[in-house]
Amino acid sequence: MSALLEVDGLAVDYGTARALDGADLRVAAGEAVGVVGESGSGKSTLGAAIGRLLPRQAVVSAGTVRVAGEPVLDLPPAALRRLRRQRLGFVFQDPIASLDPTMRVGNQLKLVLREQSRDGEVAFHLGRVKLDDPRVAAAYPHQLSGGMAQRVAIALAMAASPELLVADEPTASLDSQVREEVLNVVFSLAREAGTSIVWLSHDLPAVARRCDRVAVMYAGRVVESGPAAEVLGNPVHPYTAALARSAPATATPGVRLEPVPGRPPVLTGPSAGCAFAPRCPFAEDRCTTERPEPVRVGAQDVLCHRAAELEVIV
Ligand SMILES: Nc1ncnc2c1ncn2[C@@H]1O[C@H](COP(=O)(O)OP(=O)(O)OP(=O)(O)O)[C@@H](O)[C@H]1O
Repeated sequence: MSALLEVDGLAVDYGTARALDGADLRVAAGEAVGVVGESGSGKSTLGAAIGRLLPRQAVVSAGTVRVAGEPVLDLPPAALRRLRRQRLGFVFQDPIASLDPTMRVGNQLKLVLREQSRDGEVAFHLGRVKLDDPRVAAAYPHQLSGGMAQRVAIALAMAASPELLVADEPTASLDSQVREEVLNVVFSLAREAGTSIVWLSHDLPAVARRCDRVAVMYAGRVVESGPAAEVLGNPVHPYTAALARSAPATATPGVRLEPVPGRPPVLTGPSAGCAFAPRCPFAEDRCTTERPEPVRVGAQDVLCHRAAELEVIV
């Protein structure tokens, strides 16, 4: 059976800056996949590309995105609108910005719900995200707290029971207690509805607790992916190993990852070899000249020339 989401060899440039350099991602129906990586590794660009929501200046220079087999990047406008409406939901970091400031919450929900837009339906969908106070439906977004606004954004994204929810750091601006509540709401709603999740995050401990699988991004590529427990507990790629060491389950949730000495590269075109090579303690000559292709090691797909040896060393 083919995956619900298939991203293959996706390359995206913003002018001279290369944000994605051949990213691959697979998400099966009903699965929650955490996409983790440092700032600038390309997570938001990957998330936006899934719904063809890239900014105007972004150029897709290679690769494909398929949702339920449909080629997202090549669909005509009407088919793209239908795909987004029927299959996809999005939540972003800034909930207030993702809501219409001029419309009451209840009316925004009615727009999404269309035919079934009775007040009872609105209350039902707000109740599902634990917003039971009837005043919420009558409120404007700026009258809500950050946590309440994010729940409204989640209610809007989940109202049409999407097959895939793309969540780009939706809890990053929330304090830790509210963050846990919002995480509980998203993951339990998705489980009930059978919705797959792509969770883009800096927060490795939270991803480890919630997601079935993890994809680790570095310089615009997914350098390791597989079952969450394997990738984080038994990493193969040296970058994943450094991340897992720096953000064990005991780390403070929400702490930004600063895992390895040095800085990630700013790419201006395809990386000639492995982009991690300058920071990698295991790099050898070919790592700087040959692009690694995915190899299967245990349950993981890994982009590393030395993956087979490092399984033992790391
Ligand atoms: N609109 C844009 N214009 C120009 N460059 C951009 C734009 N958006 C992203 N970039 C660049 O593309 C690269 C990938 O950025 P992206 O936001 O996808 O990464 P990220 O992993 O989501 O980072 P963060 O966690 O900080 O949001 C970075 O080098 C970034 O500077």
